[in-house]
Amino acid sequence: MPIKRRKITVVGAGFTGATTALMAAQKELGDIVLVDIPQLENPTKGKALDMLESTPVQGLDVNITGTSNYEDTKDSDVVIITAGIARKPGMSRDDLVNTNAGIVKSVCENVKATSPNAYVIILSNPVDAMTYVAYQTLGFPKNRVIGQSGVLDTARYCTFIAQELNVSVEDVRGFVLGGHGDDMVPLVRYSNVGGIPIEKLIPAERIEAIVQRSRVGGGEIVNLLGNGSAYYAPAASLVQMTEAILKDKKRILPVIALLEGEYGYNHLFMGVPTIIGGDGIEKVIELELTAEEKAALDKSAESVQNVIKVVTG
Ligand SMILES: NC(=O)c1ccc[n+]([C@@H]2O[C@H](COP(=O)([O-])OP(=O)(O)OC[C@H]3O[C@@H](n4cnc5c(N)ncnc54)[C@H](O)[C@@H]3O)[C@@H](O)[C@H]2O)c1
Ligand SMILES: O=C(O)C[C@H](O)C(=O)O
Repeated sequence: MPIKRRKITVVGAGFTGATTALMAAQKELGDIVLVDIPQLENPTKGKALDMLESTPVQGLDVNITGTSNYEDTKDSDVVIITAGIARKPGMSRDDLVNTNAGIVKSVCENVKATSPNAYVIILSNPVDAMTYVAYQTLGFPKNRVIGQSGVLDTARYCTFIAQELNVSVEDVRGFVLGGHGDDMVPLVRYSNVGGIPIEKLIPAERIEAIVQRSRVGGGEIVNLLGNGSAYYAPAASLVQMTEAILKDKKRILPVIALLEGEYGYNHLFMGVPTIIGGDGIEKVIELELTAEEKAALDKSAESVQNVIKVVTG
């Protein structure tokens, strides 16, 4: 059998979906199918064709197509779901729950029918609850249903640490646990720059300011943009997760996973450090937490649980 290119479907051809498609193509991760609603079929085809016409200039051997027909997405290896409405200034991500739950459910019914073996990455907000909706609708094993929040939240946190110290972003390591809300938990104790704990390099009150800015990092962009939310860093995060799966990289990345006892939570989707490789979420890594860290995580888990209750009734 000839070896075929991988197939990546991106559902939702808006700001994040289109940017994700282009960034994935730029890494030649596979052929890309961009999907949006039938009313937007022509603009979706137009965006895909415009991206495709950039490939000779960039030297990229990938195909990029736009559609509203899920038959065109058949047998995708990875499906990325960005469909849904985004918040505006003054809104919380949780305000999107009812509209986006309906959208994610209908998208997942189509994905289940056409790409039953896909690894599915969910971005639509409120993303912890939307990952739960996707898991319920798809009926796929838990390792194949993965929510995106921690890669982005960690990227923001690391950006601010690098800025603070005026050092390369490449040397900053850290991660953010918990739900994708304002009570997410950046883990200071496990953060370092070139192996040096940040607590040795940055005064405590500046670390606290960085933690706080990271927690509300999504809102900072929403307020600056005025009519939508972040999409460059979210798209880069989705592409890093997709690459980890398609290249079986076994990256340690914080993603939204189904917890069944880990960290003391059950039947809860929330951000935790994991190993991501060719079989999706291959392992949830459990870290020892201090009482203070666990209390912060409990608070975040409670917020996620409250949103999940809205969709479970
Ligand atoms: N989890 C995260 O870290 C994170 C980061 C960024 C954005 N988001 C969320 O991702 C979602 C998309 O954000 P955006 O900025 O790309 O929004 P956007 O409005 O630019 O794009 C959303 C697209 O989804 C499409 N869509 C709606 N219903 C659909 C359906 N049933 N099938 C296919 N497509 C459908 C819309 O037509 C639109 O083109 C929002 O809910 C936003 O809050 C989450
Ligand atoms: O903040 C938002 O509404 C979008 C996204 O969740 C983000 O963190 O940028």
